[in-house]
Amino acid sequence: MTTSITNTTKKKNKKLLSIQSHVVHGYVGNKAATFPLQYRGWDVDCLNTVQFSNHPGYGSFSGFKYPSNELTDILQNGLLNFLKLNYSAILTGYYPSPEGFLKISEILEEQYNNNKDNCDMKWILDPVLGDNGKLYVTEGMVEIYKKILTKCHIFCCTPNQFEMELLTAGQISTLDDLYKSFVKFHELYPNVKYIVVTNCNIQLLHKNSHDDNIIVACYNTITNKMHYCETPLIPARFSGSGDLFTALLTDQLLQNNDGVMVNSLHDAVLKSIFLVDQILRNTLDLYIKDNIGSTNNAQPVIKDLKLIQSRHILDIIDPTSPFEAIEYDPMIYF
Ligand SMILES: Nc1ncnc2c1ncn2[C@@H]1O[C@H](COP(=O)(O)OP(=O)(O)O)[C@@H](O)[C@H]1O
Ligand SMILES: Cc1ncc(COP(=O)(O)O)c(C=O)c1O
Repeated sequence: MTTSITNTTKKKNKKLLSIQSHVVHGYVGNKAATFPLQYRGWDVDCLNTVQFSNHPGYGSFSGFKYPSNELTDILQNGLLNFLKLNYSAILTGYYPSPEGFLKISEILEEQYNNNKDNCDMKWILDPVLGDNGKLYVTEGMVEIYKKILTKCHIFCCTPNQFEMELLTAGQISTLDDLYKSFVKFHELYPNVKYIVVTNCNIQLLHKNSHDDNIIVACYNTITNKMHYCETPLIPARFSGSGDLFTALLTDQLLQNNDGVMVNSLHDAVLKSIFLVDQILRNTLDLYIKDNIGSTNNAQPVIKDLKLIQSRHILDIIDPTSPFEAIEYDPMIYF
């Protein structure tokens, strides 16, 4: 009897705080993360950093940024001091003000240090800075992310190729560059446990790789190993795919919240890639049906993910990914 009570109390709720943007219409930031996580059994608390009518990718939007002092007040006084919430996971994404995000990071790090013994709070940090060589935040944000990654205990960091290049001050053109960027990242930010580069456009010269493939790679700082995976490029551009990927990766890494990881890092990455791939394909199919006769664009820009219409995909709890993770051997490829 005592054992069963102990086991029950030990098993933590899947309770997550997601600090990201909010759009009234569409699915990016918190709107891309919340439904998939809730659907997969997570209790999700959202702290919205901005409220926009729609994703800026539309070309125009209305809305506002929440004042930083209000956001830190909600986190520190409301959620942590008053409600005394013990989150098992924290997800952070788009944040509009560098100073505000620094303050948020200090609160989260303090929470981590105060509860080290009985709290297994895992921080998944998506360093939203830009894409394809273009920053979409102020330049000061790059330095703030570097500071935060140096000081804070991060469970998993998910930059895209451009963000990885900014954070490690180097260019990534080959698989070896990618490996070296992980090694450098680990040297610069030793408190980050796992790193996943979500979308890399590099040529794999060592085999008959398809030009149009996306490379996703991960680095486990416990084993010092990099794995990479090729996924076929779907002929469309999507908004919110990165936010969806990070949310599903969080779920795959922390599904079982007894502090034990169910999947290895590369398995969690493979399963997340598979789910995202299926949701993006479903979104594209529905977009084509909706726009039949009115579009002949070979690579449409799809502004809103069809997340609700993809819930049958979110039902797949333990997917068998058709993709393969290859362990990179720095002695073979150079
Ligand atoms: N056009 C696409 N074809 C196939 N997969 C895609 C495509 N766009 C995004 N993805 C998937 O979404 C994930 C996140 O990619 P992306 O949205 O580019 O990330 P980020 O927002 O971090 O730049 C990728 O790892 C990939 O699995
Ligand atoms: C408000 C907001 N949220 C989220 C994102 C991230 O979107 P994506 O996943 O398409 O890169 C952006 C990027 O432009 C943004 O401006």
